[in-house]
Amino acid sequence: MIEGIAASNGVAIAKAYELVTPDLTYEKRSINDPSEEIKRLENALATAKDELEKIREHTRQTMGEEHAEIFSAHLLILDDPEMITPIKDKITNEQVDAETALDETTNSFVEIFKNMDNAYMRERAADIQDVTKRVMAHLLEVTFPDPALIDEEVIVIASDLTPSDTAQLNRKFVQGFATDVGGRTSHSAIMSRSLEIPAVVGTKEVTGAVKQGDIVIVDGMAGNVIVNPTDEEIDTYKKKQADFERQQEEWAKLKNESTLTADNQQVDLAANIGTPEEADNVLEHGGEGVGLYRTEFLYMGKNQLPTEEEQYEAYKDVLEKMGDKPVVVRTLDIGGDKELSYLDLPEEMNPFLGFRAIRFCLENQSIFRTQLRALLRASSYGHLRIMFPMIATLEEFRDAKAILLEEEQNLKDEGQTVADDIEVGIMVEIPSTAVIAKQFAKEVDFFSIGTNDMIQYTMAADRMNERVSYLYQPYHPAILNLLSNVIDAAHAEGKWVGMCGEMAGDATAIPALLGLGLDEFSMSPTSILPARTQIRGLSKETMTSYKDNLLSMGTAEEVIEFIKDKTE
Ligand SMILES: C=C(OP(=O)(O)O)C(=O)O
Ligand SMILES: [Mg+2]
Repeated sequence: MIEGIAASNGVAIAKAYELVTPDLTYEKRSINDPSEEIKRLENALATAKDELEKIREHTRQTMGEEHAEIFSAHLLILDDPEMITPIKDKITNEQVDAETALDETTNSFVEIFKNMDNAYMRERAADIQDVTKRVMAHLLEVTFPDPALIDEEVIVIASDLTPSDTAQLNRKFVQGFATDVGGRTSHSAIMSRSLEIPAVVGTKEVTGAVKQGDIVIVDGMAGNVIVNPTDEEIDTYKKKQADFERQQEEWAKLKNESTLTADNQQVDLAANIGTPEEADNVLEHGGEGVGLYRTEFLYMGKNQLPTEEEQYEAYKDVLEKMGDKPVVVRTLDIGGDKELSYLDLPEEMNPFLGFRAIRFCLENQSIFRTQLRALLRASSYGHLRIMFPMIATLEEFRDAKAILLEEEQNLKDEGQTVADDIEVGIMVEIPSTAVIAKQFAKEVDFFSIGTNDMIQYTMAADRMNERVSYLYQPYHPAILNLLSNVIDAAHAEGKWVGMCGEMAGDATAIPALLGLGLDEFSMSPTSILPARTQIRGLSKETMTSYKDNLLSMGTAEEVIEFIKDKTE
C-alpha cells in the first residue's frame, strides 16, 4: 500500500495506465543509405498523422470543434513541404539519421518562430515542438501516451498531471488517478473533484511501484493506493465503494433544501467551476450559485487566445444555466501551475510569486479588455459578479476597476446593453490584502478568500510541493486570524465575504468558518451536499462563541482538537 494525499473522494479499482513522457534522447549517427532513413521518417510521419486524426476526432466529439482545432494545426505541420522537405534534404545532403535531421531542422524553425514579433507565429513554435515529439517517439519506437485515446477502464498513473492533461481525461474510462507529486489544492486535484474521478496525489513513489497493466485500487478518501491487491482486499474496497454510493444517495435528499444552521441562520453554498458544462453539475448537486468560475480553462487546451465572441458565448451559457442564482466570474488567473504555452512567457524561478493573474492582465490590457467586454456583454443574461484575482495592492484593484468601467462605457456608447447591478470584488489570497482588508472593504463590493494561495503565501509553503505539505496548514491560527480580520472588516462596511479556496468545503474547517462569520462557502460541486448536511447540524451561535478561543490558540493541532471536541 502506498500512502499519498486524498484528492478526490471515491474508490476506484482498475488496470493501471502509465502516463509517462518517454525518453526521446538519441545518438547522432552517420548513415549510408539516405533512402532507407527517408522511408523511416515517412513511416513515423504517417503513424503520427493517423494518431492525430483520431485524437482530433475524439476531441471534437468530447470537447467541441474549438478544442479540436489545435490538432488540425498539428496535422498541417506534418503536411507542410516547407517543414518536411528540409528534413529529407538534411538526411540526403549531410548523411545523418532521421532523428538528427528531424530534431535539428525543427529546432531551427522553432528558434525562428519564437523570436518573431507576432503572437500567431510564436504559437506555431509550440505546435512544432509538440508534433516533433510525437514523430520522434515513433522513430525511436517508444510509446507516446495519449490520455484522450484511452478506451478501456483504467487508473491513470503519472508523475504529475498538468491541468490540460487532466482536462483530456475521459470520465467514461478513467476510473481514478494517482500521481507522485502535487497537493490537495494543485489544479489537477481540483479538477479531479469536478470530474468526480477518485484521486490520490503526492504519493512520491507511485510511478516506481506500479507497472503498466497492474491492478490498482485508488482510495480517494483515505489517500491510499493498493497495487495488485488480494481478492480479500478487492472485496473490502468494493464494499467501501458501495458504502460511498449509498452515502451519496443520502446526501442527495437535501438537494433542493436551503442551507440553514441548527439555529436557523442562513449561509450560501456555492460551487467552483472551470467550464460552462460544470454549471450543470452545480445544479445537480444543489448549489446556490457559482462562487468561482475559473476562466483560465477557456484559454487552455488550445493554441491561441479565445476570441471575445467565444468568451461571450461561454459566460452567457453559464449565466443562463444558473438563472437568477449569482455567478462570480474571476478574470484570467494565468500563471503558477496554470500555463499558456502559446503566450511564450519567460520561465520564472518562482512562478507562484511571479508575473501572473492581475499583474499579467494590467500589462496585457488588450487581452484583459477582451475578457471584460465579453463579460459585460453577457451580463444581462443572468446574475453576474466580477472578481479580480491575486490583488496585492489597492492600486491594482483601482486600475482594474477603472478599465472595467471604461469598457462598460465603450459598450454603452456602442449601444449594447450591460446589467446595472454587477458587483465587483476581489480574491483575498495575498496576506498584504488580508492585513489591510479594512481599507479594501471601503472600495470593493465583496471579498472571496482564496485560501489555496493564501495558505501557501502565509506559511511560505508551496501548495504543489508534497515535501512541505506538512506546513501547508489551513487550521493554523495565523490563517484563522487573517480570515477573521477579513470577515470583520467586510462586515463593518456592510459587505459580504465568501471563500472559494478548498478550505471552504473541508469538514474540519466548516464549523470554525461558521463561527468566524463567513457568508458564502464555495467548493467543488460534490462537496456541497455533505457540507449542507453538516451545517444543518451546527449552531451558528455556539460556533461564534468559540471565536476567541480559536483565534488565541498556538498551533493547528490545538485548533483541530478543539473543533473535534466541540462538534462530536
Ligand atoms: C481559489 C483560489 O484560486 P486558485 O486555486 O485558482 O489559485 C485560491 O487561491 O484559493
Ligand atoms: Mg489562487
